[in-house]
Amino acid sequence: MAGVPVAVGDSVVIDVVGMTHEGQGVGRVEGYTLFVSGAVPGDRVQAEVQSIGKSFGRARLAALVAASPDRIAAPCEIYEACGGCQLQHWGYAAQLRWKREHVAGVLARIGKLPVAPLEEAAGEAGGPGTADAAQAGVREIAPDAGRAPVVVLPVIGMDEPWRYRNKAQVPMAAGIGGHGLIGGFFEQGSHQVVDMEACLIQQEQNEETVRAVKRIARSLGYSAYDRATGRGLLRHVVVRHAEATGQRMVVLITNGRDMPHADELCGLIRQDIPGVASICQNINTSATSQVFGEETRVLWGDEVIYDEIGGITFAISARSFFQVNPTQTERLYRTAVDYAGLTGEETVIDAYCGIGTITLFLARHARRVYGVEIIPEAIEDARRNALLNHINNAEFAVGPAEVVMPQWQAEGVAPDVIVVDPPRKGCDPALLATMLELRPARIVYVSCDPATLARDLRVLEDGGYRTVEVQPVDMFPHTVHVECVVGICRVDT
Ligand SMILES: C[S@@+](CC[C@H](N)C(=O)[O-])C[C@H]1O[C@@H](n2cnc3c(N)ncnc32)[C@H](O)[C@@H]1O
Repeated sequence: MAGVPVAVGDSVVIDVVGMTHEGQGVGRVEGYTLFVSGAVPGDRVQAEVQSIGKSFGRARLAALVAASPDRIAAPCEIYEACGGCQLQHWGYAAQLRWKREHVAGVLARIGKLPVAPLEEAAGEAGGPGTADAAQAGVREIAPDAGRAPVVVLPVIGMDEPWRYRNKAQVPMAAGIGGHGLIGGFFEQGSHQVVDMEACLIQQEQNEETVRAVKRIARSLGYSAYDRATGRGLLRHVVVRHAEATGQRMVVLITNGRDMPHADELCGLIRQDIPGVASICQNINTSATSQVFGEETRVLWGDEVIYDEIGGITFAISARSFFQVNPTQTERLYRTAVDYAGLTGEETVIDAYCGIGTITLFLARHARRVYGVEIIPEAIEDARRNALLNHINNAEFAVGPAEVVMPQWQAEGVAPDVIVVDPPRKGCDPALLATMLELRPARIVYVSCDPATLARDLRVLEDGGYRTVEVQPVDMFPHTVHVECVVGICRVDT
């Protein structure tokens, strides 16, 4: 390709100077950018060019010439094959530093926001990897913050960043030669299932439950669903572990309503899995890669399990969203409540509220809170959770937030604060438009995708709001994902 200094198949020695949002090392050859999978900043590598484009190419790490001081041996045996983690070969402190730089870079590039130099932000908080960062970093979000640069605080990391996930979602497939049943993870960049016995970011209870369910399913002769033919029974096994109560839930996602040997299945699960409180079947006959179908039925036990965060008890049903890292969730929610700046007099809307987790945290500090969420079972859980915790100033609605919010507006609901916690794709444009019409004094944005966050912040900034402070929280150590809580205030008073 004209103007590109390398060709496919070339071998080049490069210094790795950055990391992409997908976890590939970034290096340059005569100013031309190469993404090198498996490389980390600080490495000098011999890279074999695999593809080239006009502005960047991709390369394979052929040999490590000199290792970065932050490079470590990934502790997980299946790390190379598995698509679940991307950063296990990089020291945790370096991961946290990169996550903050990544967030700051995306806010500047996509959101066109002025971001305070990292040294200034570092001075605001306790430093990466410390829980103190939450306390030290949260400052008053006031309208007179004006157009000061956005402060992106150091990431709140975990003291022990392993075994944190309370939910495992395991795709099932036929074993070698199309026989038997395996379940594990999708190979990087494919839908090929690799059998898995252990995963270091899962809580041990989940590992144990998945192993037992696979063993039982094999003993009952269950077949695996085959995406190509649309035949076979078991699509996914989803298990949850509630850390505070020890309860476990097993959900078998099947390609049809028939659940052969259901009584025997439940008997064996109850016998082999301690703490199991709920066994459900979810039916998904769609040809999509979506995990859950619309219909869930209880095979044995309760339809929910119970967990606790920050002294509030939550009922969680099979399809409901519940944050996967309980230790970090409490830090995330406390930051969101701090940024809301409540005095007890405010009306608050929590959009994309799930089972009412943030809503109920907010309710303890507000006059009235409204939560909206699209999954009906999640709202059933949210209402149950309000009752369970004797919280009577919370009201919930089912539906798309972008539809329900204008209805509330028409009914005269006038929020002082709006909290949003959308899925990866960010807020619906109609929702952002309604938020700008409602003109709350503060907005708190909880985001799991810095790029869509930055896009939405630009809309809010153009509509009279200022992004004041961003607190990244490491909900997903050893992966490229990073969660952010953002304090935003209205400036066009
Ligand atoms: C990232 S989760 C946050 C849930 C909750 N705040 C929590 O921390 O547990 C996003 C939630 O938005 C819901 N959701 C997705 N699209 C939605 C929409 N258009 N309107 C309302 N809720 C939606 C999902 O079902 C999910 O529960």
